[in-house]
Amino acid sequence: MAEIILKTLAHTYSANPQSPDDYAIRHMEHVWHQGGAYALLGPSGCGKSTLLNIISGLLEPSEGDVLFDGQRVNELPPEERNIAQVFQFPVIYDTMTVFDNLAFPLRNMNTPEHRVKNKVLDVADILDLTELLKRKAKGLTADEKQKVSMGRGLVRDDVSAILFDEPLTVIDPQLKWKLRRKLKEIHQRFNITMIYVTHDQLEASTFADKIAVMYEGQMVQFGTPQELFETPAHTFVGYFIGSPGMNLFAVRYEAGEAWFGDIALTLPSKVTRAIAQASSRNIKVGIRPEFITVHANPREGALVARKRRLQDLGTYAILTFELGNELFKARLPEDHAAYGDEVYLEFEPEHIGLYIDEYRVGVPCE
Ligand SMILES: Nc1ncnc2c1ncn2[C@@H]1O[C@H](COP(=O)(O)OP(=O)(O)OP(=O)(O)O)[C@@H](O)[C@H]1O
Repeated sequence: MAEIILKTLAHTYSANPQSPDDYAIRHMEHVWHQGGAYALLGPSGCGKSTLLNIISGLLEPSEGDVLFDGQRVNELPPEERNIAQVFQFPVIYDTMTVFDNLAFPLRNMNTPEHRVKNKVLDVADILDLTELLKRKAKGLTADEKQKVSMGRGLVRDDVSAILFDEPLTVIDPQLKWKLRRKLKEIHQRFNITMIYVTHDQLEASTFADKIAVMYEGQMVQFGTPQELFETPAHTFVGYFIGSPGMNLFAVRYEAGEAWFGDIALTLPSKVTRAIAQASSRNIKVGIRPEFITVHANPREGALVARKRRLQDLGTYAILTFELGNELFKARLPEDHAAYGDEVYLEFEPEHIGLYIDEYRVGVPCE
């Protein structure tokens, strides 16, 4: 069993760090609960692999602590942590058979051979590898090799967490969904904490119950896929999750209104009030493309924008519009109206988010 706690964690690869930019992991506090299916999602270079390597013990953090079930493990090597790690590229022994590859971690621990056999057969069955047990690993396809790699993590009874570092990168697209489903099955069957690193939001939301979004070495939100979509806690989450991402308008308060450039935005009065009271000048209003209603004809209170592009995508359409020399998007139903050069926009008030210094702030009710 393992509850993994990260306490005031930070990591730098620099011998002489001068600024937050020198840190691959900037201050992080987090709890991975026992038995959870988690994804660690973020763009290239945000620190995902660094964090995973700190958890598995391949890296010792520069600052802070890693606790497994309350015990500090900072200096414990990977083999003493009861954690398995599956990498982008399968780590297996090509000259051994599939059976011997799967048996390897158990034989390493001097497990009696009858138990090795039972466990290997069991895991091979789960991963659909039974037919391949006598084959040399060398001749396997990439997805078969990756399954063997996963199986080596699963055979050990003492493994309490499996860390996956973009494990489907080398897998053909049509096989990816199969392996993802397999992982879900494995998670349901064994009570194992799984942390799955990816930069693909679809992969994250199909695998995980909860997703940790990383950005510039920080965990900017930890929540269900629905929470990340409906209430992004940081502008980056708004932009990164969803297709297309959230529209963000840099605004300021003047003469009783919220202005985006020289355009007065029609916002709920509580949002305008919160903008007026903000102490920072970095204020943004966010609205997802799904929550903008687009009219073909003028109507009171609607924003006037220029239509730039309309893409029909089968069951929905994406309208790109221009407002204050910037481009934004709205998602339209299949049976949308025909539009002229100008469109008239309304934002669904309950889906408007307010971001100060890039973080979402709650807007007090009226
Ligand atoms: N061994 C290293 N030495 C120096 N800097 C490193 C090292 N490994 C990673 N970094 C830097 O640390 C930061 C985080 O890298 P990391 O590999 O953890 O990100 P990532 O989110 O896993 O990216 P990717 O998805 O591309 O693997 C990056 O700026 C990277 O250049």
